[in-house]
Amino acid sequence: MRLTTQDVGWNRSSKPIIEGITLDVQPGETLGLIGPNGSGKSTLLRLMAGLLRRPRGQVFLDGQPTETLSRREMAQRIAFVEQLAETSEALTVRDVVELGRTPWLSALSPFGPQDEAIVNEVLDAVGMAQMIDHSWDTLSGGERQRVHIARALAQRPQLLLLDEPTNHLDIHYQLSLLRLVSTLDVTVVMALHDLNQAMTCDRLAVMDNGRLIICGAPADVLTPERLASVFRVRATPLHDPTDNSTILRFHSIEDELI
Ligand SMILES: Nc1ncnc2c1ncn2[C@@H]1O[C@H](COP(=O)(O)OP(=O)(O)OP(=O)(O)O)[C@@H](O)[C@H]1O
Repeated sequence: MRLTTQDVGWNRSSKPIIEGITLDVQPGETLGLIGPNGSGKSTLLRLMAGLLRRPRGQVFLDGQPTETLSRREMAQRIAFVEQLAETSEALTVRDVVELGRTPWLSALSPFGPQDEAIVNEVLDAVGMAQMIDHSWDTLSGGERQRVHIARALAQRPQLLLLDEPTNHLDIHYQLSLLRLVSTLDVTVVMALHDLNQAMTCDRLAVMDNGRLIICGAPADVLTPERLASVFRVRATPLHDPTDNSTILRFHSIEDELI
């Protein structure tokens, strides 16, 4: 699914929080949204998901303005895993993931074996199949995050929006989530703070102070000048011969001034 935003903006008490965001995300592309704290990444994701009313601009899914889609039609297309997503504590892991099937159910099409198979498959994909009957309030932060991701995958979306999806995950599950996302045949937009993880995205969009600064290939975006001006760090590129990749080791600019 192609996602397009055209001059999207959002204010709070007449103060612009994000402004003039125009982006074109191609079908199947993984776009990383990066930027300092408070730069507007979560706000932009919430606008894309239709959770905030837009005072300015438009969002299109495959060329169709999102305001012409019902909530159910939006939920059949877009799944969103928010930062600090909350869920009622009286639910089990299975209940939470089954909620992901809601947009596809109706009186004529109740929860059935195909939905059950999807729920089992996504729980397996995030390594939570063994905990299906555990109560939500007994789960660790990382387990909750994996269940939220499973719930989003159970929606069978064409566009997956993830706000810092590796938060709370141990290193094994961080890598496994990023690998899972890269194998999905869906369009993905995800906010990330780890710039080395962000480098695995097809393209990166950099937010700073509510504005989109640049969108392009990771190597073109993460230049030494931009790392200094937007992220206030310097980076040393290091070569990993195991897969011929480059990783960045970061240094605080303040340290260098001492
Ligand atoms: N409902 C709101 N009311 C007032 N200010 C808000 C609201 N939502 C967001 N903001 C402000 O808008 C700015 C952007 O917030 P946002 O959460 O989008 O940033 P972010 O890039 O996702 O940050 P982080 O990396 O810290 O998660 C912040 O300064 C935040 O305080």
